[in-house]
Amino acid sequence: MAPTPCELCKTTRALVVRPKNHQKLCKTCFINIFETEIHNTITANSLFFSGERVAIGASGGKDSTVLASVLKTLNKRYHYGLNLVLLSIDEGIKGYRDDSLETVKRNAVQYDMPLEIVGYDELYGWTMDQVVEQIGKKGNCTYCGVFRRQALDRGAARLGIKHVVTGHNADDIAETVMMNLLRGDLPRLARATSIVTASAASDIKRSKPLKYAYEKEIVYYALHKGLDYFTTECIYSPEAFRGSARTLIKNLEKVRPSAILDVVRSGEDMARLVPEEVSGVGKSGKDILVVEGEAEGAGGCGSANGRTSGGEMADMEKQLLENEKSQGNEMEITLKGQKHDRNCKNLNRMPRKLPKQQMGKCARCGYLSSQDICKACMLLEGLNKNRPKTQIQVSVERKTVIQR
Ligand SMILES: Nc1ncnc2c1ncn2[C@@H]1O[C@H](COP(=O)(O)OP(=O)(O)OP(=O)(O)O)[C@@H](O)[C@H]1O
Repeated sequence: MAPTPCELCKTTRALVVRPKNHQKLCKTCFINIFETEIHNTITANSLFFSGERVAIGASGGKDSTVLASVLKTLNKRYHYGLNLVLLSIDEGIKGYRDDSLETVKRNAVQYDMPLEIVGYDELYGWTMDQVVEQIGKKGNCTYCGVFRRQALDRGAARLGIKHVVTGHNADDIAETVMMNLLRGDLPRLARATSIVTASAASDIKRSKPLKYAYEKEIVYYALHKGLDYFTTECIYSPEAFRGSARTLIKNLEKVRPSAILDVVRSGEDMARLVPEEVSGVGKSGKDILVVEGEAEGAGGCGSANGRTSGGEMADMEKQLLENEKSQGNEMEITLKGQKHDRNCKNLNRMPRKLPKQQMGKCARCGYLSSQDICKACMLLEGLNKNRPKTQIQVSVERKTVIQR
């Protein structure tokens, strides 16, 4: 059978079938169209300004590695005038983050970008390995998510940078839309769909340039460009609910390739129906206020754990079994004034209003916070209570480190 020609250039042999629309493309046209779409997202949402210093949240995984590579290419091609820096958070997970950080160090050389690494142990006096040793796996993603959000802010502040970009992709957003729809949490759904997020607790904004990029296309891009990235998944168990939402989205994608983008777009449409004072999302739908301590727009730790690859029922059954096993690890963050019954049904029938947030300082660590005590300090309080007395000293020293 004659090779299929690329649907765009019509000359070279097609090597990639685009997951989102089944278009058959050659390698060069695929790379080109992928980059152009990210460029269109950046310009349509005016994500950057010339001369801006931007920190790329770099975990060494495929998403942030592709983000760094594409931003470097586009910055040069379209003269964005950005000053790009890699910012990595070392959560202190042996056999996972220590290895992925080696990849980021190589990326820093490959992309010729400065790299800043900020560790949980230095900021909080705890590594995630120690947290899990203390509390077990239940709720560990919540600790990690709250700590990481603040750590990225602190790392950026240390660099004098006011904009952090992350590698959250369309699949991540679709999962979060689905999770919040199933939870009946429209305000959080609205916040999760926004491409730019800002928090009253910080003057550092976040954005997601890969918001409309399919995870599979990100993997194809990384493979065809020969990018150096880390594939091992976090060793701590996934959140069961996110895993189930992920399985659902992947299965929908199999029967309807556009499902991922459709869910993202539906999420954006639903966000527009939620009053501003309830969602925190501004009129443009771009700028949003993140409730302090609320997990990143795309949700929780968002680790790749729980992802499925194949389309078979066996895969799904295996996934469901894993989700069932990890149910004990689930921990819901309930905001002040929100009531749930034992079956996790929200008892507040009326949409709650976001409490007005005012920037202040955490009385304990001195870092920017909209609460008297920041969320990270509240979590640390619980951890430190049960820590042997000789080690509590670290939390006192933390105040000195943070105020430096
Ligand atoms: N340890 C970290 N240091 C810096 N940024 C991080 C870190 N962990 C996550 N991020 C940022 O948050 C994004 C989403 O993280 P998530 O945990 O969902 O990983 P992921 O979807 O597997 O992404 P990746 O493939 O980049 O690891 C990442 O793409 C990255 O930009």
